[in-house]
Amino acid sequence: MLNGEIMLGVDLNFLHKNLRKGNTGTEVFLLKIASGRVDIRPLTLAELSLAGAHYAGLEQALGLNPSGTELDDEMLYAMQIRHSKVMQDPLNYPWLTNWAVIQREEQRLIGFIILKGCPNDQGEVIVGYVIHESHRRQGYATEAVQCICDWIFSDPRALWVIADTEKDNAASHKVLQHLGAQKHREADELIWWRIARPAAQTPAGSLA
Ligand SMILES: CC(=O)SCCNC(=O)CCNC(=O)[C@H](O)C(C)(C)COP(=O)(O)OP(=O)(O)OC[C@H]1O[C@@H](n2cnc3c(N)ncnc32)[C@H](O)[C@@H]1OP(=O)(O)O
Repeated sequence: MLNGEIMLGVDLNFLHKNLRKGNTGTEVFLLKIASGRVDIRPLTLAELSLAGAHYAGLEQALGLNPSGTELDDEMLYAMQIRHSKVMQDPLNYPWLTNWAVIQREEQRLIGFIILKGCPNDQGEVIVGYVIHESHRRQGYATEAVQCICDWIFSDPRALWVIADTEKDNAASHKVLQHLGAQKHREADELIWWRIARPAAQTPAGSLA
């Protein structure tokens, strides 16, 4: 079990055991993390396809209320890219997919967190995030990204969460600052932020 209010639909040891047994992102998998007002859950391969082809169908498949939202081209592209990454490495799908951010009380899909791979040699995991306009400025990104950071740092290989933002994305900078991120690197238009693994976080769900 992870820290604080976080609850797993299945615990991490169960997840890793099942991943080792060969269950893949093509199957329904009940990993869900709850925190505060949101649940987050990684989209399976089938759900990534549905997100691109028929968003209302995805909401229905997840058992959620319809939002009338349409994904923009950037998010549709992100769904395609994540789909191809999961196809290449289905056993690691939670690290490669978009995670749905669900407002629990409303039972509504309000955004996504994008995970871009397993921890690399430096222990870095790259994340992105988007919250639908209807739910912005209510602390949901901060809450959801904190939740995914807790999940990421429950893997002992993960030392840093990395996020790159455009320099003029003030809302994203605020989210990262709320989470204790430090500026790590800058280029003309981008800033790379990183969040360090909390010293107190007890690793859980090790593959070892
Ligand atoms: C690493 C990356 O993924 S970078 C790309 C991030 N994603 C995007 O830019 C996609 C479009 N934008 C969004 O989806 C949303 O605006 C997000 C994800 C950036 C933020 O989502 P939200 O749920 O609104 O964030 P949350 O409410 O947790 O915090 C936003 C903070 O930014 C502040 N904020 C929001 N808009 C602005 C703005 N235009 N200027 C200054 N501050 C702003 C809010 O007041 C809040 O700060 P506060 O808590 O101190 O009041």
